[in-house]
Amino acid sequence: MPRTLLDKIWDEHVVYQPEDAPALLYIDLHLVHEVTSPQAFEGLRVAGRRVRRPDLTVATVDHNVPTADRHLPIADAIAAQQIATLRRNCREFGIRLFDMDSEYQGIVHVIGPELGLTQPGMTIVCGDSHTSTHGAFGALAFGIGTSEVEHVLATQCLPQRKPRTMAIRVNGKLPAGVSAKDLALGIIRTIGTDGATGYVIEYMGEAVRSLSMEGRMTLCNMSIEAGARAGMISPDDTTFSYLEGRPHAPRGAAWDAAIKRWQELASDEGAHFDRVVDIDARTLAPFVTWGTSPGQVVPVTDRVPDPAEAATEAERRAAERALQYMGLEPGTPIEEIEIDRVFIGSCTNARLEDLRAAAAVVRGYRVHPKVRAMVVPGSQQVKRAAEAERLDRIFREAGFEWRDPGCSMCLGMNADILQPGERCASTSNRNFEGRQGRGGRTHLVSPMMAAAAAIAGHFTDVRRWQFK
Ligand SMILES: CC(C)[C@H](C(=O)O)[C@@H](O)C(=O)O
Ligand code: SF4
Repeated sequence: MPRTLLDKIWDEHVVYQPEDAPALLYIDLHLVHEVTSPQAFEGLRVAGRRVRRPDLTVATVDHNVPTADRHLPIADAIAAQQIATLRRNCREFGIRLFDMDSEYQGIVHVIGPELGLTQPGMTIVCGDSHTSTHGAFGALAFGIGTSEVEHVLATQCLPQRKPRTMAIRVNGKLPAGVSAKDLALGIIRTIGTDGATGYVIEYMGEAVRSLSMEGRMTLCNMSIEAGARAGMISPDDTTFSYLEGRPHAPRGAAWDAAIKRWQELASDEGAHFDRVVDIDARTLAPFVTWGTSPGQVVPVTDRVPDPAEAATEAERRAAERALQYMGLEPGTPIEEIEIDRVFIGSCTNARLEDLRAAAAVVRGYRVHPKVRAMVVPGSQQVKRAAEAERLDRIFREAGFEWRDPGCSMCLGMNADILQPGERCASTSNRNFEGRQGRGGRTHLVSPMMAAAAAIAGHFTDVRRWQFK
């Protein structure tokens, strides 16, 4: 019987399938960060257990690390404690840690792929919802809770029910100025923030095949904002050439054998999906969220919608509340919305290609005098590579702050936060109330759109941008 990518990975990883109960899955890679691991390690300690496979477990500090003045002690007491605790736990349990001073430190979902730890066919978990990012490589990658983190640390296995499968087929090519981020937002706009609840999405079609690995990661990253358990893309030559030569990728004969194995992973012709959604890439535009959920989103050329026109009563109320929080009036053209801050960063959009795209827009311009803008590279490696291309110069000369890697203003667990009422064009993935600081107002956009907004001082359609 033809099988999907998910079927193939699943079948290879079931250790035990009891009747009428979740399967026990083997986990190939367990990524760990400072926020969701302390209680898990504490649980092991209390029970007198060891980590079953320290060699398959990798940790980094990302969520609450400072992105400037790293030589100074961390001012925030909780952040300082979580980081110190992770250090102690990694030492005690023999786990590799990419600490603040490591040349490989970065956001967990950025460093896994760039180190070649993330590979096709793997099961990958992390106590973090955006673990779906790694599915871009044709892995089954999903977020788990802290008690599950403990379970995986102790056993390298996890009980799981097999999710349903949804194929999202993106036909045609993305128009110029429309990025993987816009595709992700466009999909959420179409299916809703709970449209994929209970499903693993497999993205396919011409537009997806044409995406770089960076773009595929952006797309899979945001699967979770559509409610999905995971997002994945069958591996192909783009995947293989990204991985070749990475520090943890197989080498020599092992590489050739891996490619053979990985080539078998793609969903078979005629494999069954529980739901199929078709998207026409040619209809997509640069998107801007206007509300407090990623699904409250319109093309940059549209206006803030009128809640009175919402399809359901619940949507109307949600829209009214969102507009009140966001300080917006129905009918306002999106391009007339002025911003105070710009954040280019996060596991959605802080890889080299994202910074290149933003820098191409910024080159030769100055950040609007009313705007404070920052770039936070996803990892030390991204930062170094960007500096080697002198992208930092372009940003700095324009008036952007050039920071050290971490989650930063994506969720405001460190000092990088919005003040109440401040409005931010952000390349991150969540625009929930207070996400970037209490009372802060987040508009999700692509790196190009964030860069253009920084210069203009308001949202502007990057398709009309005068590149210098
Ligand atoms: C802190 C962590 C649990 C959280 C997540 O799981 O997603 C964070 O990464 C986020 O993006 O909100
Ligand atoms: S960058 Fe944002 S979304 Fe990604 S892991 Fe960090 S906090 Fe979560």
